[in-house]
Amino acid sequence: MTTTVSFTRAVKAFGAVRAVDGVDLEIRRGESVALLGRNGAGKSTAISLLLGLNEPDDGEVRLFGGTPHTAVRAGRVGAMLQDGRPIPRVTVRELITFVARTYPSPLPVAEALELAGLTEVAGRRADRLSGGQAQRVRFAVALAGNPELIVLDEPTAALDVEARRAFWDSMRAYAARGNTVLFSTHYLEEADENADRIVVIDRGRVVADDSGERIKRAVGGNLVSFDLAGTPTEGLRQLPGVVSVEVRGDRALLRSADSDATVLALADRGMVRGLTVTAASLEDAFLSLTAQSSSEDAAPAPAADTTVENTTALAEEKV
Ligand SMILES: Nc1ncnc2c1ncn2[C@@H]1O[C@H](COP(=O)(O)OP(=O)(O)OP(=O)(O)O)[C@@H](O)[C@H]1O
Repeated sequence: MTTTVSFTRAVKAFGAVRAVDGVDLEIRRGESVALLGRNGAGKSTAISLLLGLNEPDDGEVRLFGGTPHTAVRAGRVGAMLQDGRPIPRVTVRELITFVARTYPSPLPVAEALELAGLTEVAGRRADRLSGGQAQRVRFAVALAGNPELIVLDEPTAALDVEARRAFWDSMRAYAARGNTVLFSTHYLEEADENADRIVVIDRGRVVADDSGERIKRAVGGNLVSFDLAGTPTEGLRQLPGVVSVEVRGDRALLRSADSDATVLALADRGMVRGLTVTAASLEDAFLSLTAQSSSEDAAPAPAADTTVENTTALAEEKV
């Protein structure tokens, strides 16, 4: 597959703050990638390097194998940034038509309006729309040039649940045409639902880069619990996949990175009474990952058998 975006040991510092601190990242054509991180993690700075709005102090950022400037000038990249410019006093259709004319091979205007879900309000004045509709106008502006890559910095901030859902429907329709999407978000569920891959960024560094499912699993993704019925708990920690063991009353709770293997091993021992397997949320995984990266800098690394719950509690204070 063709590489669309590549960061190679990219660094961007603002004074003492290393906003992007040695990022390696590759995004292939057709992928939808979420950049997930807390406030100040470095997401917007990474996006500004990608769009050529900032130059890296060290390392390299390439788009379609060339410089970001070349790709942006050729209309290969569409962007929707946080500080959306005010929308002028023209109709939605006029605005998109005007923007489309500035690109070498734009989308037909009707198609851009349709993709962004604006067909019904195309004749309305663009500065008299609801917040959700205005956000769609910004999306249509980003799409107008028919870009191969679209970059969205927290695109659904301030949208209500319905507007958010409608926005992601539009985004997925655009991605389904074989285009590449990179978006940043604080919303873990959004990342899980709308991206093929999640890149977790913390303090300017990539701390995880995988599918939502695998990220959950890697931090001890599933919780396996069962009734002990008086059986001793020795050896549970050594079962395949088990990351931590907790006993509450007569119930054992095992955090497992491979719940299938754990359940099979428990079945071998006849420990299956009242057995349940529940998925850890991506939120647990995210908090755990960002806590690990903070503790590497600030404090001794947690012991190998530190429970996800403990690590999570540690992180919650910082998020
Ligand atoms: N122009 C700037 N001058 C000084 N510091 C900056 C500048 N831009 C960003 N920073 C700092 O760099 C770090 C990363 O900021 P960035 O905006 O990239 O984070 P973010 O992940 O996008 O955060 P948010 O989710 O709050 O938008 C922060 O500590 C921020 O204060």
